[in-house]
Amino acid sequence: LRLENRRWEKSYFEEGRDYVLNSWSTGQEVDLEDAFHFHKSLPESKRAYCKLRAGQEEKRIYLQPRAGVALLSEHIELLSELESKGEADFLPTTIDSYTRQNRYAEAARGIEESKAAGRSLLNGLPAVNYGVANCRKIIDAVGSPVQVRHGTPDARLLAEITLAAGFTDFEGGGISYNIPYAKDVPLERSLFDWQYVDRLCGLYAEEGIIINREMFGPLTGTLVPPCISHAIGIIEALLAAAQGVKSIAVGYGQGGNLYQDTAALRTLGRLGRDYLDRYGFQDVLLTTVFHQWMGGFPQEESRALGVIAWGAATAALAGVNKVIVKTPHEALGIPTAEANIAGLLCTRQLIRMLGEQELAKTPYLKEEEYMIEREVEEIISKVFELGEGDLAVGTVRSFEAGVLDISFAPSRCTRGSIMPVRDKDGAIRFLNTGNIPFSKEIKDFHQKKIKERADLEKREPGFRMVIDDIYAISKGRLVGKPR
Ligand SMILES: CC[C@H]1O[C@@H](n2cnc3c(N)ncnc32)[C@H](O)[C@@H]1O
Repeated sequence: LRLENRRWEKSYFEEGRDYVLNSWSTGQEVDLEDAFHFHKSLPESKRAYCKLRAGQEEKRIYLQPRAGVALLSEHIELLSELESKGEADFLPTTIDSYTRQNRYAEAARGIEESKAAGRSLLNGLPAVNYGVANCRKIIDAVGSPVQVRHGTPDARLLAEITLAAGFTDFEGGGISYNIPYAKDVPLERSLFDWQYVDRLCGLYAEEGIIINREMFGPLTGTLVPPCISHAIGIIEALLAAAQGVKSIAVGYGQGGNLYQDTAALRTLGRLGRDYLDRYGFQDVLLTTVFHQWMGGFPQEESRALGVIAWGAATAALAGVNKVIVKTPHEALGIPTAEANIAGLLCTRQLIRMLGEQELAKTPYLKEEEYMIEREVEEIISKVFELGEGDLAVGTVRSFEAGVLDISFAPSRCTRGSIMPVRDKDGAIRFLNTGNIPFSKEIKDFHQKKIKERADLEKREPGFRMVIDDIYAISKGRLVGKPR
């Protein structure tokens, strides 16, 4: 396996394709010429790229839920309701966990058991088992673009089948769908397999069919410093653009402090655009995505709607292209259609009511934006340096060295040397910067912010604070103050 950040020759892509299409029987249905033909028959209203581009020009904030159930007919009914009653602008198809681990035989059993039980026993749609023709029924049944959302380190077959079926948007990346989702998948492997996915999108783009690729910004969804999420999203964007992807969305998971989240969203758009342009990808559309709170949720639905409303308000005041909406069943499990619709309508209400307002550029906000931009620059330049100019190689070496690092991740690829904690305002800071070679200015900034909290709480900064922060939200707070 030779990992290199260079666009694959079509012949090189073809070499690995038979293996992928033969890894499950439904792979035989994939026919690119037929797929191109089907995509060209889709109206612009069903193409994610077209809708995203228009929304960016009109400064619209789109809403998208997560949703996926085992049986195809129920899944289609669910998406139709989310579109009609939930007013969703983009529709998802969340893929089940077996499929995410390429365990299609167990997914098949899940379908049978769900049929026997008369309800979904999988946490998403097993799209690989259904295959191209069946998945096309989803696209034909709804009026909005449909995006594949999952958590698959090796998504090659899933991409082949769902793209051929007419999905126009595909989430994930070689880092963001490995580190938070797998324990033992080598980074070289997942980066390589996602180059395949991106090169496939490049083949569609060469036909004038632009597939949007969304990078999974939230990562572990627990106290992720904005610079980490941004650096990884930008790296995945650059690797995707290198394979011919022409439409990219970079994401960020809500941290909870309004100023830091606003700074994160505004710098994400600027940095993403700046890096794509710097490396010659001026023709790639870049949009931003905000994920409502990804941490622990309160059980009671009314409190949960409060958390959802907070995420909606943040998105409205900060400005973003798309919001991934949570549901009041977040703490309970897979949401009902009604709960999913409630999350969407609650969010829509806030977005509409705050439509004329935005957060003023206060000195606090400016400082947050400055810090995030400096941190991202310092991290990414080091990644290129370690890769001797090759971003893919640099990414692997950076995780080995701890220059890129993600806390609380299941993956053995991370050193887990950094440690995040909130400051007195709830902004996420570095208690420990591990092996990230930040400048003294950056390190001092974080120490100062954390000391303010320690003094206020009359306790030493430390792991106890981190634990308190992790449990805070489900106890109805943001900062895990002692008591
Ligand atoms: C990234 C994790 C998020 O995806 C959500 N999620 C996972 N599977 C489904 C699903 N099948 N339907 C709706 N939401 C889902 C989950 O609640 C969590 O908020």
